[in-house]
Amino acid sequence: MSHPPPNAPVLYSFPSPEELVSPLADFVLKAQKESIDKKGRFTLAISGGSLPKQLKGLIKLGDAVKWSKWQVFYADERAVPLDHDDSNHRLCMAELFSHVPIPQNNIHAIDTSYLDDLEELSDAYEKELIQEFAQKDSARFPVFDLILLGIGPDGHTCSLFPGHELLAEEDRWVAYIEDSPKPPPKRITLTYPVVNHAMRVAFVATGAGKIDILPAILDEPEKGLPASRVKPVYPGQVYWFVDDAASSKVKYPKTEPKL
Ligand SMILES: O=C1O[C@H](COP(=O)(O)O)[C@@H](O)[C@H](O)[C@H]1O
Repeated sequence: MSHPPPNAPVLYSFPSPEELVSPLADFVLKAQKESIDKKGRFTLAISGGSLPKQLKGLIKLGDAVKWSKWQVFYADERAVPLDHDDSNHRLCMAELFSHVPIPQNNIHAIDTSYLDDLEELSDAYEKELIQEFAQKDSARFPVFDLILLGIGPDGHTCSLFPGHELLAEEDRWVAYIEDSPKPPPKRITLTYPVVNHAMRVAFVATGAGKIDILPAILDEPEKGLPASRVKPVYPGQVYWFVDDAASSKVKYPKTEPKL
């Protein structure tokens, strides 16, 4: 008989998106505390899309959040100016970071002087990661304390899309895509070697728009959808924060949230 791996995904489902906000903030806070207690800093990568607004619970936590210890990177970013409507940075600033006392230098946005050359853009972002991680840790790949991800209705996560050659990237920390099936077409993204070395990855997915893709990801991982391939090396752990509208067709066992 085969046993689930010790770090099998943990699935939390909440009655509504609003009821997920506070437990998600508490989860981030716990990850922050463990990381700062151990290493004096908290490294986080964050997605765009519907995720940033689910992080508003952090705004209410006041002094408990040690913003000066956070180092924030983007799990993926669109190759657009930072004030563009499609920018994940703009969205995260609007929904979260402009409301809290985080030092601007701790938020690592893309270098928009390279927008016309995606190879340069992704190389520059990889160097930004190297500066944060390689000098402090000695691992081959950066070990984020937490990566917060969304999923698309096609099962993509970061800017890793079904069937795309980037799914096979084994070496680079940051890669680029010029043919994203979801607009805008030009983006950069963290790669699996980075995502799969994180200490914790938390997916956040809400709403009926995710109802058919969640069972495909969680119940049929053999399909190899991009989100199913997120499997951090032990002791890294994947968590899912979803609402009942998104998870109603999922057979994968739900865990009672005791965060
Ligand atoms: O294009 C993107 O899509 C995904 C999912 O977005 P959502 O709006 O369906 O939550 C997002 O996680 C990613 O960062 C973004 O670039």
